[in-house]
Amino acid sequence: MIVELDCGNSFIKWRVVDGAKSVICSMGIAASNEELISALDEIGRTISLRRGRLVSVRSDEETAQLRELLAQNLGVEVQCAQPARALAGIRNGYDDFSALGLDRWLAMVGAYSLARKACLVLDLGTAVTSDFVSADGVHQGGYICPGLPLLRSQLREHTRRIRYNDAMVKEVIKDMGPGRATAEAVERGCLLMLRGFMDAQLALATEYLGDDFDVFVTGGDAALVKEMLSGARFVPDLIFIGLAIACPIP
Ligand SMILES: Nc1ncnc2c1ncn2[C@@H]1O[C@H](COP(=O)(O)OP(=O)(O)O)[C@@H](O)[C@H]1O
Ligand SMILES: CC(C)(COP(=O)(O)O)[C@@H](O)C(=O)NCCC(=O)O
Ligand SMILES: [K+]
Repeated sequence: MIVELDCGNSFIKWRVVDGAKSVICSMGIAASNEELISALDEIGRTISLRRGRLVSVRSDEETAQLRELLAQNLGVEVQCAQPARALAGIRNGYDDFSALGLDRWLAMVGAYSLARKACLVLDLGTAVTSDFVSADGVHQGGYICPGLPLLRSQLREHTRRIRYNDAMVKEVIKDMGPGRATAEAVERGCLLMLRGFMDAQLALATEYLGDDFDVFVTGGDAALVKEMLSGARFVPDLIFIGLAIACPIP
């Protein structure tokens, strides 16, 4: 079995897959290294875990520490995705290819492998990113803006009276009318910003990619824009698809 890890800035998304059959045996989201090790340790009691692949946007030190923990506690050797100028028919569009977030790169690799045509790739996590890939696989670049967790935390951090219970978040965005309480005003306001950003990306995609492109959406907050992006492909495991291409395990 292969352990797959996508280490974002807030959460580690993990899966255990049967490499030969491409079947997902188990999956989850961990808020810390300890939580991850404990979840995998539980699985390791019944299933043999030996190898793995990992993509991280965390510091090199944090990533090395996690690798070490996996090797010491579970005996799992993980291979880390590395920056590349080109992979699987896609060309990295950054002037310095190593500066492009590896999660963005692998999401693009995953999207282009599925579409084989121009794509707009949107990832809604701690940050929100968009990336534009032309029909011939050339990355045109992209945009980065704060995601919902950052938008709301910035408001709380820099104001005195924006305070509310996190448990209310899901409930208050069922309606998007003008807020009549702080939680409603903030959560709906931030979500509208995010949706406005999505609209802008669609317009830019038409400008840079022409009329025929696929839209891929991934990340923990993807569901929040599902209604407005009717033709888009919602692929929660897009980064894992790219990761398997970047780190093949024989
Ligand atoms: N089961 C879940 N556990 C944690 N966060 C989740 C879950 N489902 C959705 N989310 C949302 O996902 C967002 C984080 O997205 P994610 O793609 O994991 O970020 P990152 O890759 O930056 O760590 C949070 O804003 C959170 O509200
Ligand atoms: C933009 C990101 C912070 C997104 O991270 P995430 O929201 O997935 O945690 C990450 O891709 C990153 O650190 N990128 C490096 C900067 C760049 O891509 O230009
Ligand atoms: K992201």
